[in-house]
Amino acid sequence: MFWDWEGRSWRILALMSKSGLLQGKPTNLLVNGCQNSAAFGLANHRSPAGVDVGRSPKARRWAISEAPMIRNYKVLSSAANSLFNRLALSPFQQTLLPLSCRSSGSPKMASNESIKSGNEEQLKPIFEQKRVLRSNVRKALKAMDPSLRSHEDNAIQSIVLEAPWFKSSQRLCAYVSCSALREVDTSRLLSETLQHPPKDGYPKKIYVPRVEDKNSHMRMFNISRMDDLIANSMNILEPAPVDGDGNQREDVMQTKDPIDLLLLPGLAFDKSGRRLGRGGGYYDTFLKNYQELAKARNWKQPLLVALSYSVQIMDEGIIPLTPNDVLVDALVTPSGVIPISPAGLDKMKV
Ligand SMILES: Nc1nc2c(c(=O)[nH]1)N(C=O)[C@@H](CNc1ccc(C(=O)N[C@@H](CCC(=O)O)C(=O)O)cc1)CN2
Ligand SMILES: Nc1ncnc2c1ncn2[C@@H]1O[C@H](COP(=O)(O)OP(=O)(O)OP(=O)(O)O)[C@@H](O)[C@H]1O
Repeated sequence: MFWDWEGRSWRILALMSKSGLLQGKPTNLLVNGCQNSAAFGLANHRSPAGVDVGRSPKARRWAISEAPMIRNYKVLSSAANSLFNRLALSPFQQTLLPLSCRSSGSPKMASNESIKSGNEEQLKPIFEQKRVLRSNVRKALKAMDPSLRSHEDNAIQSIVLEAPWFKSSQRLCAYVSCSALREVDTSRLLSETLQHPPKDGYPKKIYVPRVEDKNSHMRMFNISRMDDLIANSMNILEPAPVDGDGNQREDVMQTKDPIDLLLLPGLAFDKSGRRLGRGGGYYDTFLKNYQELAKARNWKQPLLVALSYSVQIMDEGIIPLTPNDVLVDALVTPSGVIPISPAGLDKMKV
């Protein structure tokens, strides 16, 4: 099957082009997600012709030069309202958009140069958009009715616990949810998995995060019971590097066997696999390192599954993408699993 992570963005661009919303004159691009995703999508995956272009800066430059739509066509800001209508964004979804992407006011955009160079300074406007989106999602989470939250927590955890891809996983990384951060609850998931190892098989090995420093560095340590966890300065439960018997805990980066599943937290997600974290870069850094390790050892890459409340699922193009962002393979929502990548589709087919 031909797979293009960003195909949908291209389709949106094509749709806008057809509907006369795209003009030949450069101006601020309203749906910057389309631009970013197209550029990074091309840089990371494929050209519009479907050729795998790889990830090098040279490939990125080539991919962008192969994409005249990115260079020549920009959405005129006067078309904003019409565009949002056509993309069928609800007023609520519009409020989740960074200010610079809303239909009123003048859209502020990072230039194509910043996307091409991947320069942190140049990417500032995109990080600013991430910051605004985080703040809006936090507000939406805060406004969530507690009984709805509890219903969604249960639904998501039940879906995971009953899923064949979860049942069959042998070694997994999961986050320890923090209620103050209004994260999808993982306490039942973790405690049931630790308490009830399958009678007919091996118990799963579970690794959970521990923040090492403020430089986006976290490790994943093996735990065997919930009592292994103690609250850190951010009030998130995490394991000490040494267990109660004074033994060093196993670090997932040092195990001889691969993990097959990673359950990820986040603030916002979309159906093309984008994930907006809390801005520390901890997960993106960890994922990059683990994926490199798996590649070097010829291991199968773990399935990346994010857990998401309904209000955290954004329309495509809303979550800005920066070069280090790692896309997820699937989402688990209260209404079910959304497989995204070929690996997700393959593992989660019903
Ligand atoms: N449960 C859980 N554990 C985790 C993460 C996570 O997102 N969830 N992490 C994932 O990285 C790492 C820790 N990173 C964190 C980053 C920010 C905040 C936090 O409290 N953020 C506040 C805003 C703080 C501010 O902006 O000053 C917030 O999001 O409301 C917590 C943990 C490792 N462990
Ligand atoms: N693989 C990486 N290597 C180095 N720095 C990184 C990496 N991934 C992210 N960062 C840096 O971390 C910071 C936060 O990035 P970003 O806003 O994308 O984080 P996030 O995706 O919200 O957080 P998280 O990854 O913890 O969920 C940025 O300065 C970014 O450049």
